[in-house]
Amino acid sequence: MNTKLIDGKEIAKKKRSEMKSRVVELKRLGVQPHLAVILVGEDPASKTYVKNKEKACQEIGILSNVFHYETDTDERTILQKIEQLNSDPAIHGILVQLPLPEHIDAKKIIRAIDPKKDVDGFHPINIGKRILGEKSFIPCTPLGIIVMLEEAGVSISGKHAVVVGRSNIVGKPIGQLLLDKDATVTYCHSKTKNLKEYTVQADILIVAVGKSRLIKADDVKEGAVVIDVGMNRDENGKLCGDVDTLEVLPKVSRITPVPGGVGPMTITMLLANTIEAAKTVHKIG
Ligand SMILES: Nc1nc2c(c(=O)[nH]1)N[C@@H](CN(C=O)c1ccc(C(=O)N[C@@H](CCC(=O)O)C(=O)O)cc1)CN2
Ligand SMILES: [Mg+2]
Repeated sequence: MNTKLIDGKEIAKKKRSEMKSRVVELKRLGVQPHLAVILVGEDPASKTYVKNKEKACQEIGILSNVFHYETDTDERTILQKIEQLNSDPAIHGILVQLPLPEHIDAKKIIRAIDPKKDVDGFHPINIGKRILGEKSFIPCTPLGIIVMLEEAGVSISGKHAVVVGRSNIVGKPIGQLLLDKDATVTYCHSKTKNLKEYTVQADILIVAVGKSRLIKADDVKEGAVVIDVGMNRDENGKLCGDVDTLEVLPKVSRITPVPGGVGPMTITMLLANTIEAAKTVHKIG
């Protein structure tokens, strides 16, 4: 692999191996982390992610249960299941795979999850706590990006980080996390005029917009660190990111590939959050 590429698969492997040992220790203390996953519908990508989550849990010794509901299941049924999982002391983490079918209000569903079991970090209580700098669950993709930057030895303090994208799952939280690490953060989005004017200033450029190869060589600063969160299909059906990696590579100092960059870290951080949930409830430091 090109030395400029930040290998998400390798970092994920290392982190998962560390977590496996932590789970062994927890089991010795009589605690086995346990994740419940709710999947509604037949979206092929969601089914794959859920299967991969189950497999990842199994690999490191976390228990997992998947509750798979038909597409036309009503909201009440899902809310009742969440209530039941909230009150089950054996369950440490609950996640609802997104996106949900249109007739289900995702906001309502996420708010129903006990914030102490919200291992996706999507509940408003966890978002609020994070903004206040209090201990909280951090959404898995942004948390994975921070871990990748640390593992790649990228210093954040004092750097200009430019975040392209403002979703609640990636854009907003990653900007906040970088700010907490003393970066100067600029947010750009679909209404930003002359995007390039901002991206060329970035020491650390995070792109999470869902537009195939939007960022080209002339959009980045020489020596920048580029984190590509995009997962798109190009005109040939090939998986690609929001950054034109081949074009940008000679100019940047480090860059995450797609696939094999940020993606594998998302599920890895879900495992970390589930372990943390179990440790917190059992008061293990
Ligand atoms: N409840 C949640 N729903 C969704 C989340 C989430 O964190 N919580 N994130 C995404 C989907 N997702 C996990 O759920 C996810 C996406 C991508 C990957 C990944 O490993 N991608 C690979 C490529 C996979 C491929 O070949 O298609 C990569 O980038 O290398 C893992 C997890 C939305 N929903
Ligand atoms: Mg251009």
